[in-house]
Amino acid sequence: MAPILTSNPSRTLLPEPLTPANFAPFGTAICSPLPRDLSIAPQVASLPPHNPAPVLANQNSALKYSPISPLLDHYKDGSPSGTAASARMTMFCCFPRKLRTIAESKPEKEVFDVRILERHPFTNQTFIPVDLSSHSKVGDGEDEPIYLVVVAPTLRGQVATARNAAGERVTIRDPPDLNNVKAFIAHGGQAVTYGVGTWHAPMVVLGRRRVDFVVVQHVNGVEDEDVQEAEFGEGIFVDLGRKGQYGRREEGPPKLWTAKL
Ligand SMILES: NC(=O)N[C@@H](O)C(=O)O
Repeated sequence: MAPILTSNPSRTLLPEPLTPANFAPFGTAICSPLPRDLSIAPQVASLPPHNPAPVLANQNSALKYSPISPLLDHYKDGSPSGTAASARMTMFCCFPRKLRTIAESKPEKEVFDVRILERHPFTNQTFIPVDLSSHSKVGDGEDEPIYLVVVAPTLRGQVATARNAAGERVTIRDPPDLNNVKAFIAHGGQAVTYGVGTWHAPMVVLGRRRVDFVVVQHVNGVEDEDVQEAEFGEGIFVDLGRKGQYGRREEGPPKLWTAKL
């Protein structure tokens, strides 16, 4: 069990759309630089400036932008165990999260309670959604899920007090700045890289169905070097506005299914 911080502020987070500019302090928001309806490879010189600049590839049938997000291994510079890491690609199948209804507000609204943040102190980590349309957006009747990216700055050089599973007092070094947690709404057509050591909530999918993500990071197999977690009490939530906007999760026991092999 993750250590539980002994205190936390109350904060209502209003989510912003995920863009490369507003996410820059926390990592990289990866979006196509080209309009969706561009179907014929244009002259490179006719394109607006972009960093990295595109080059023609694949017999001029593709534009290649590289690198779009770094793949960083900081284990070799500073992991206490000195255990080498390797790049790892993983699939996270993320089911829609349960939301809390605030019945007293008129109209009723829904919120997502943030109760845990985690970080990977020596690697960045990229989540790339699979099978999620870039047309997903917020609104009644939208079937396409979206995902929430929740992050917090790091209080470098500080320590926070927490309790472990045995109720003992422990400290969390470089803890999350819970006064400055931010939430971003991402949709299909976007991937996200959490910067090295960036505190973030475990992936939050909102909508009617599961979203699968290919996740790319480094790991060395030493638990405390691969991931650190901090739980905290009630009080920090993302205000998702009017109830039902993000589609409704199916309630009840999970359906049994049989894999077709
Ligand atoms: N972000 C997320 O959902 N999970 C992780 O970062 C993880 O490594 O478990």
